[in-house]
Amino acid sequence: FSISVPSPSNSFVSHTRHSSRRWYSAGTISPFQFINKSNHNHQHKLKTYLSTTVNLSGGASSEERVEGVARQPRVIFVLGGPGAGKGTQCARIVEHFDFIHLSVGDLLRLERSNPSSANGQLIESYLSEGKIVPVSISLTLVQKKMSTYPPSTIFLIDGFPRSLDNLTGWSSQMSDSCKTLSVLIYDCPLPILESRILLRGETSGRSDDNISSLKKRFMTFKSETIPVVKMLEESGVECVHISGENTLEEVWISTKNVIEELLKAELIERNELLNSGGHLKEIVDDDILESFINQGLWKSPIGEVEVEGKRATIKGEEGRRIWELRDGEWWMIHFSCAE
Ligand SMILES: Nc1ncnc2c1ncn2[C@@H]1O[C@H](COP(=O)(O)OP(=O)(O)O)[C@@H](O)[C@H]1O
Ligand SMILES: O=c1ccn([C@@H]2O[C@H](COP(=O)(O)OP(=O)(O)O)[C@@H](O)[C@H]2O)c(=O)[nH]1
Repeated sequence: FSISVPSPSNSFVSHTRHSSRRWYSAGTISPFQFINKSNHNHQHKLKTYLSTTVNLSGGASSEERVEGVARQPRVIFVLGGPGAGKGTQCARIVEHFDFIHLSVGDLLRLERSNPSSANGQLIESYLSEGKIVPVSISLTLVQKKMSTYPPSTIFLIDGFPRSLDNLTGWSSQMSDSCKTLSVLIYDCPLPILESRILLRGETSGRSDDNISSLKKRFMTFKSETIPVVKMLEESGVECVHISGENTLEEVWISTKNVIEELLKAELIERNELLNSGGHLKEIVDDDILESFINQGLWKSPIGEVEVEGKRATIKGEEGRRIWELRDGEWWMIHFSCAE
């Protein structure tokens, strides 16, 4: 099988290409400063311009590299044993970042409870036996759900791929049309998983949150999901292990840091495409922007990237760009020259 492997420039752990850059952790974004010393006469017009929004991926542009990246769904797979905290952390992620959470287990449970589904009984038998439902069923549900969102969405796909069948199914049907950003794996010792699931079972109403189904789910996790994680790692997909055994808040801090690094890599890629293609110039026919471009301000190397939720700032030696994540898409909303 083959898997869509992010290129080094997308890979947030691979620092080789960006080794000369300085990385900063998330911080508060200070108020915008629209001061351009070399362009005082343009200042008023510049301010007016800056209050508008530039959609970098829109416009009748011939720059397909930018367009292609912008319009492709991106996925982050989320794995871990039953009770590792996948669903809990995904819920936190979507509170802070503009992603869509798709729990494949939830999609299967919903399908099972649909009286008109031909697969309801089959799904129930797989769930209570702790086995993995054939990918033809689970992937159809995932595809159907994904198609209801804009093509540029970033999806958190929770609980998938958890078997070789899942992985080959995804790889053959989805890897050309989706970009895999990363795989998050929540590691947690079995005794902790067991106590969490039994506690969850008191209120979840799930037919598999009991000790007998749980033992089978653990077996499946060891024999099918862990080998899939190894395959993903060996194939070069960015896999990030996060310790899931700490408190919810501690796990969230690690998760947030990982997501922020991922988003930084996304932003750097956008800026690199922008710089290399002169894309902005094509989209916004504006003399001030043109003078910025002619001065080479857009080509300054990226010195700092700060991400805070849906907002991010990229600072170079000569300027700053403020980006916003909307519907999974980065929009550059402001720019300024360095003072
Ligand atoms: N870090 C944590 N510490 C303690 N309990 C947790 C933690 N993360 C999740 N839980 C609880 O453990 C149970 C399983 O978490 P959940 O996110 O549903 O796991 P998963 O989706 O991986 O099966 C839930 O009842 C949840 O509230
Ligand atoms: O891609 C998937 C995801 C889930 N499941 C089934 O759904 C169950 C519950 O998965 P979920 O991710 O909801 O919960 P977890 O067991 O990780 O807590 C699993 O044991 C499997 O039987 C499946 O077959 N394929």
